[in-house]
Amino acid sequence: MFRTDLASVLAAPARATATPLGLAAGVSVLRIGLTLAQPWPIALAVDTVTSGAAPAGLGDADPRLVVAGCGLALIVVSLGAGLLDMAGERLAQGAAERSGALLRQRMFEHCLALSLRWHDGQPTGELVSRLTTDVGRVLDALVALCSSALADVLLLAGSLLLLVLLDPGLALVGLTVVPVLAVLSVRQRRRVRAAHQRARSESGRLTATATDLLRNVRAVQAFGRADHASAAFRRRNDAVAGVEIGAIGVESRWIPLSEAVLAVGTGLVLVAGGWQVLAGGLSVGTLLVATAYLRQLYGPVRSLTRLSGVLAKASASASRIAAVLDADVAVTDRPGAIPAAPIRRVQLRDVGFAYEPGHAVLTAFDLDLAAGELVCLIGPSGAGKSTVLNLLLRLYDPDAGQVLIDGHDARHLQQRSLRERIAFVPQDPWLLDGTVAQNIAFGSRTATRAGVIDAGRLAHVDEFIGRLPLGWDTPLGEGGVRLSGGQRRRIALARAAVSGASLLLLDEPTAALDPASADAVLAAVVASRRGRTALIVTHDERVARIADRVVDIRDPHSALVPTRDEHPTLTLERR
Ligand SMILES: Nc1ncnc2c1ncn2[C@@H]1O[C@H](COP(=O)(O)OP(=O)(O)OP(=O)(O)O)[C@@H](O)[C@H]1O
Repeated sequence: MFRTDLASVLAAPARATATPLGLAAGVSVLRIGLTLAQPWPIALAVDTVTSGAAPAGLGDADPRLVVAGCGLALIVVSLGAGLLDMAGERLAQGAAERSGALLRQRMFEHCLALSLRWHDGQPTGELVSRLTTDVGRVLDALVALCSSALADVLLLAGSLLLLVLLDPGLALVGLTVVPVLAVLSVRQRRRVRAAHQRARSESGRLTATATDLLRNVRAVQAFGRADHASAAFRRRNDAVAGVEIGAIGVESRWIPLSEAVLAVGTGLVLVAGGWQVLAGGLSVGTLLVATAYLRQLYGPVRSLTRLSGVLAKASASASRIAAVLDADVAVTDRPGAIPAAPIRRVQLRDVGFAYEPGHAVLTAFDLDLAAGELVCLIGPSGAGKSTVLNLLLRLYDPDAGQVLIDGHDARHLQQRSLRERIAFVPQDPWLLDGTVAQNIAFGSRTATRAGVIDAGRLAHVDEFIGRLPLGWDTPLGEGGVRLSGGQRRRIALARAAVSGASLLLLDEPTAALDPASADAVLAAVVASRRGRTALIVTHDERVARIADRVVDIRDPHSALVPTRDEHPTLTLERR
């Protein structure tokens, strides 16, 4: 299951970077050739020195020259192996980074497409942790697989072959410990994977807590609850440290255990080989080469068991990534969905909706907006007014009934085109960490600088723009922290004004504004409406006064018409 996750998570990015990954693997193969040749100059030199003459194949060459040649060959072979090692590592790391970028991009785009129902149950920090740390762990596995796994397997096979050719008896003695190591390694991998799954979950919770507390640092400071926040963070932090230390313990136990098993193998070969040398059946040089190959054999065995630990960690992370990528709750276009035309009439027919099963927010709800009509939706707090806007934006689909846009079920319209036809001003204006102009331009893909400034004037942004240090180009900070609530709202209104959308949805446009600013904003709403169909959610009587019709969410069939007399108090009459 977990190995499947790792393979499926890595498949697409690895395919996209197949060329450099393949090159890295090729370079590793060349390196292995040189590594396997490394013991021979030593053996030749030792046999030349101990016999006092050049080996048979070299005739009566000067033994000193033979030893010098062996030294030079050792330098060249080692240097070549080192350079190839470096090249292979760079190729593999570079390809892994590119694969990681692709994987992060894919995950991020998938997150953007997932329905708000899914996001509602997903702490942002947890997602960020999956996008960063978990992707990093998977990349470690990719690097390890490309730069060392193939090389290790080849080195293992090459050393084994040469060892068998050199002395089958010694090879057999040395290999007796390998099955023991294999059994221990499988058990170890299971433990590492379980320990790292616990560690990653705990770490994701820590990131979620930190994100939540830092995002709300104003509330923490304003209520003097730094100690509470610090304690909440400490609990998570201590939990992460605890499980990470546990995971390190699980991993570290492996080192002495595997070394002890390998030492038994080397000791056995030394004893068996030493006895053969003493009996005159083996040269010292051959024993040296045999022990060198045995070390080379154990090197990849060690590194492959380490790789199995890296893969175990990566598969714990891959299952967390796969949980995001496999989430199939995106609000997607249906097959045959058509583009939305400019919106005129909007209806909610018999709509039922609940964010959580069993807690209905809307039941058999009807609403009808005629073309060009401005309707105000009123009702008590928590009655579901903003939810109606969410359904019109198709941020959620209704559980029952239909949202009809000019007679078409919204589910049969292409999502992107539908949202481009709607200008939405939310209760919390959702400003991005950009300039004033960039935030207004966010309302339209085709906004020009002049269009942005016109929209800003319409929404009375120009009244305070002169006080900002860089005017329209003043950066607003994350969430628009450098502006007042009323200023943020006016920028959000300008965003709606710059949009060419044909349906205007406004959620509490005058909340947090003083009466004069509220009147200015209402004038902006009326001006920016330009015959567009509009739905405004409000508790504010002044807003209701600019409406053609007022609908109480508790009794949507009762059409209330605001009186437009000179009285300061709004009265609503049944039509
Ligand atoms: N994402 C969500 N997940 C679960 N419940 C939600 C979610 N959003 C809103 N609700 C619940 O749905 C109900 C309706 O919320 P909604 O925001 O539509 O009310 P509202 O009429 O706009 O309220 P207000 O006037 O206070 O803005 C509330 O009980 C609220 O707690």
